[in-house]
Amino acid sequence: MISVEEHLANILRQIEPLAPETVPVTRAHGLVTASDVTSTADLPRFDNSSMDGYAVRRADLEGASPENPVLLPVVGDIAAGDQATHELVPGAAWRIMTGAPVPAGADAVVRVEDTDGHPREAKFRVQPEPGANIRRAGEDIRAGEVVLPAGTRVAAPQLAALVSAGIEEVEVVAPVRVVVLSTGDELVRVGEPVGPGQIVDSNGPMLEALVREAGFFAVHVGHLPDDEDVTRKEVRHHLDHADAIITTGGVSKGAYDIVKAVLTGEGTMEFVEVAMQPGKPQGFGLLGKRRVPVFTLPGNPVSTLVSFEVFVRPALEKRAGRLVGDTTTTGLATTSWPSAAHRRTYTRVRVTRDSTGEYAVEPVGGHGSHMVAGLALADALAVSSEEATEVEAGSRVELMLLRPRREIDGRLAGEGA
Ligand SMILES: Nc1nc2c(c(=O)[nH]1)N[C@H]1C(S)=C(S)[C@@H](COP(=O)(O)OP(=O)(O)OC[C@H]3O[C@@H](n4cnc5c(N)ncnc54)[C@H](O)[C@@H]3O)O[C@H]1N2
Ligand code: MOO
Repeated sequence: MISVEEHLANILRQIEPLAPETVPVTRAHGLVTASDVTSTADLPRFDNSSMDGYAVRRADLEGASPENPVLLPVVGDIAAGDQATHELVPGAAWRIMTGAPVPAGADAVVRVEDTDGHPREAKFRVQPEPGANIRRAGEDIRAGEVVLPAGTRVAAPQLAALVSAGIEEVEVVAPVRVVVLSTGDELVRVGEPVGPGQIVDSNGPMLEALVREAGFFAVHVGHLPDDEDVTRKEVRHHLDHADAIITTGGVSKGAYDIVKAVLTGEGTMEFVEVAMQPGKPQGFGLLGKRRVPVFTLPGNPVSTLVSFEVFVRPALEKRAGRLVGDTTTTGLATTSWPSAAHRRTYTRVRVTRDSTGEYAVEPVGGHGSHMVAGLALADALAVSSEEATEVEAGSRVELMLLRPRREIDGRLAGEGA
């Protein structure tokens, strides 16, 4: 058996980020920039008002106060989006809206609240500071400056910056297109009748959801019978277009463990036993001339999930060019539970809070790796070490959260915990 670290390191050593690809800017969402992106425009693009009010020359409002307001004629309105060129002559004002271009000659904007708001001749109760309420062209970024450095994942704020900066296309690390293949004669697709000895393929939909939630693209989710020729042909077919393939089932010691039989000796494929519970039988390698990473995960649903979290997720993140750190947290065990000897153990736990407000955890949903209904009750996987044979009540355990923290905290707040 090899350790979890060894297997993960072996995978990550072989994983290369995908080649850069140029995509329309809105398609860059979720992807990582492959080169620096420079702004094509000054932002703001032009001097504009930050308030609804009046564009003025401040010299015209010398001495203006609530007691002695100064009256100026209002030449007209400038709304946001006004494309005309306006000029402010001395001794007058333009009524101006937030985001509207400041007319030439104006050196400040007075907020409507500091006037009587009249549309034709307004009384001004203040003399503004120079430049008051004017957002200057280029104060955010200048044309030619880097708006997003290479290696940045494009989330919502970055998308706003890119489109504002006039970017139409972005060079990104290509989107990771994942093929998911469940294997096993016992499986039927969702919605099909379930006959004697059959079960619904839950790994396919689960992996598709995991892939999608992690921001990758599940381009094909299929299932294969326990047939060597069919399996060989199907895997070959997907090697032409997939950026990663995940199979489940058929990798242990059964007479019908087809995946292992078909892929042994192909590419850099290695089948190993990893010192973990669940998830012991694992396979990984690069296959085909495109050197596609292929993960062959064990078929038990809990083993599949744990294998995805421990090996596949970090590998796909590297494939996507993302830089990510450890996202584990910790909790206090409220009870003791067994930990498999010589294997890192991932125990499904439910999260509550102890009296100090820290996460407190206890096993939930049983511990068989086939217990898919019980799996749905878990908030996290508690990780205990190879050396442990028991997690002691009161000890601190590492947690891999299976739900966003905010959802766990929201549920706990609702329960008054
Ligand atoms: N003699 C031994 N038998 C087994 C060993 C072993 O060391 N010696 N290891 C066990 C462990 S641990 C695991 S994990 C499983 C892994 O088995 P496979 O990856 O070969 O998977 P299958 O045999 O095809 O299926 C296992 C189990 O999971 C169910 N399954 C499979 N695919 C799906 C799916 N898409 N959706 C829902 N459920 C699925 C399948 O029906 C089996 O019950 O091997 C142990 N055996
Ligand atoms: O290691 Mo298997 O993955 O227990 O169920």
